[in-house]
Amino acid sequence: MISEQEIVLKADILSEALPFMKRYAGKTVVVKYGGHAMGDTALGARFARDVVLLKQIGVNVVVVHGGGPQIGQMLERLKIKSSFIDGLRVTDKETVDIVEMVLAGSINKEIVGLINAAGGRAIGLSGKDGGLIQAKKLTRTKRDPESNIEQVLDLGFVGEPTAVNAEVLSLLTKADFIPVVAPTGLGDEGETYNINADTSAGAVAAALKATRLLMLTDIAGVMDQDKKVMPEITVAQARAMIADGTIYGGMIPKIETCLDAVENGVEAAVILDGRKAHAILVELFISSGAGTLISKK
Ligand SMILES: Nc1ncnc2c1ncn2[C@@H]1O[C@H](COP(=O)(O)OP(=O)(O)O)[C@@H](O)[C@H]1O
Ligand SMILES: CC(=O)N[C@@H](CCC(=O)OP(=O)(O)O)C(=O)O
Repeated sequence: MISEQEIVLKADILSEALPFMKRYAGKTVVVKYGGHAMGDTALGARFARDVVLLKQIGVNVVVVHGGGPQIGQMLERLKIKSSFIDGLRVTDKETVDIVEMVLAGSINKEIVGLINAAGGRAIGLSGKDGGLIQAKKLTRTKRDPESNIEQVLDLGFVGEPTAVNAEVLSLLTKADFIPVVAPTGLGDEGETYNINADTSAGAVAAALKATRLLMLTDIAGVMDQDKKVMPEITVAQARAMIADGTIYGGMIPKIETCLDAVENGVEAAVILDGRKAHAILVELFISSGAGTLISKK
């Protein structure tokens, strides 16, 4: 039996959340569901319920997922060695086949299954379906500190988005489906590109001019020098924190994606811990929010 105290608490939360629910109804929210945020099936089921609730409130929700750790496990099982340059997986032909199998196959279908089991209408797509994410080979260069000569680094089938076919997503959202996108891209010759999931989510959010890009990861938000989570950071602060090393590693491309997204028509991006209970709902519907908000200021 639910106690009177709990009813009062729930009513308080609901009355706080209602204005926010009205604000986001009819708006687009892109959720990047990172491999580290996925956890076990119970966590996945809770994520799925939150996504379905968003849709029921009238939010046009689009999920773009990752799966880096899961790709790593599969490559290990198959005894295929993998390495990273600047946080990007060097992807030869053999590896890109596994990447596509894991991302567009098992992970995509697991998320679609969980959302549908929670009462939603999810449709799984990879960036190749409907030409959703068109891509080209990513070129990276690095200056050799000794010779000062710029070297071209070959990352194989790692791609960068050149265009996003937003119409595919708009059609599905209008028909009340929840698109679930695997971050693989389609090259000019029909080849598959492995695209970082943050980058893909940013490109999708920008193409849809989303109100929010929520980056679900395994850390509470962006931390300052004293390891305190910052509720908000400006574009200038983020650039300074990258320059002085407070933001490093995998957080750099994540922040860069958020900065690009807000420069390209996304109202704000948020980095938050996707393993926390109802992280998405708390961020959108409770005034204190969750994680770190990045907006164009
Ligand atoms: N200033 C910072 N605040 C928070 N995390 C940071 C910061 N700088 C670097 N990081 C690192 O970035 C990681 C998140 O990036 P990453 O592991 O690539 O996420 P994901 O796999 O979810 O895309 C954190 O776990 C943390 O180790
Ligand atoms: C080029 C590149 O590195 N692609 C990533 C794609 C998956 C991803 O980004 O997943 P997370 O968000 O879970 O890290 C990879 O192969 O791991």
